[in-house]
Amino acid sequence: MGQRIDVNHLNVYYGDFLAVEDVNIHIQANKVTAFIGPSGCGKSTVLRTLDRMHEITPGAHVTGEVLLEGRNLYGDDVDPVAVRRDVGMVFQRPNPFPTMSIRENVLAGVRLNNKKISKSDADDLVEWALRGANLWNEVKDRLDKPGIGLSGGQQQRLCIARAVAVHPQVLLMDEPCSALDPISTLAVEDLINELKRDYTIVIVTHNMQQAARVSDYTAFFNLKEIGKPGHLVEMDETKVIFENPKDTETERYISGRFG
Ligand SMILES: Nc1ncnc2c1ncn2[C@@H]1O[C@H](COP(=O)(O)OP(=O)(O)OP(=O)(O)O)[C@@H](O)[C@H]1O
Repeated sequence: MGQRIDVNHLNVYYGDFLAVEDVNIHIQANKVTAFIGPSGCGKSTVLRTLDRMHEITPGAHVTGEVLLEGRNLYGDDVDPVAVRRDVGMVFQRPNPFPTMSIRENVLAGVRLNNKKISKSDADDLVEWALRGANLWNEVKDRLDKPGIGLSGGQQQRLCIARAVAVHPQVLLMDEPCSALDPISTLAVEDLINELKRDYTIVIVTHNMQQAARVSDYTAFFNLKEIGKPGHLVEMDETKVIFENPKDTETERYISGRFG
C-alpha cells in the first residue's frame, strides 16, 4: 500500500539561496499528485526533498518537516539511504545502467541494498516487476540483452520496473515522459494509473494535459518574481484546479497566460 506524505513549513535551500519557501502540502496515499508551475518555481526541488535526494547537492538543505505516514524523514535517527529505498524515483531521461542486461537492471536496486536473493526468487521478482511496469510481454524473451537496447519508452518502463522492484511505498516521477514519443507517453501514463493501486505517486510535469489526464490532485507552484523563492499557490483536486481554481494566479497559468 502507498503511504501518505505531509509536508509542513518546508523551506528548501541551495547554500544560502532559499529556492522554495514555506511549503505545506498533504499528499494522499494511493493517489497521483501532479506538481505544475512555470520553470524555476521549484517543482523538482520540492520533489527531491521527498526522498532526501535534495541533500546530495553540496550545501543543499531544508528546514521544516516531511512526514511519511507520520514519520519525519528529516529526523535525527533517519538514514537517508533507507528513505530512498522506501521512496522510489523515476527521472526525466530513462537511465538504465548501460552495461547491464534488462534482468540485471530490474535487480540493480535490490543488489545495491545488499539483499541476498536466490536465483528463483530473482526470476520471480524480475517477472513481477516487469509485469507491473507493463513491459514483461515485450522483453520476456530477451531478458539477458542490454537494457539500453530498448526503445526510449521501454527504457522508461524498465526504470519504473527497477524502482518498483525494491517495493517502495511512494514513487516520485520527475517529468517521466518528457523524453518520450506520444505513444510511449500514453503507455507510461496508463501505467501510472495502474501503479497508484499500490503506490502513492507524485509527478512533476510541464504538460498540463498530462497533469489533467493522470493526476487526482494538482499542486500549482509559482514565483512571486524572478530571483524570489518559489511557493505553493494552491493544491486541490485536479478537476477543481483546471476548472475552478480559487487563485487568480492559478487561473492565469492554466489558461496559458504565462509560464
Ligand atoms: N543544484 C542547484 N544549485 C543551485 N540552485 C539550484 C539548483 N537546482 C535548482 N536550483 C534553483 O532552484 C530553483 C528551483 O529550481 P527547480 O529546478 O526546482 O525548478 P522547476 O520548477 O523544477 O523548474 P523546471 O520546470 O525548469 O525544471 C531555481 O531558482 C533554480 O535555479
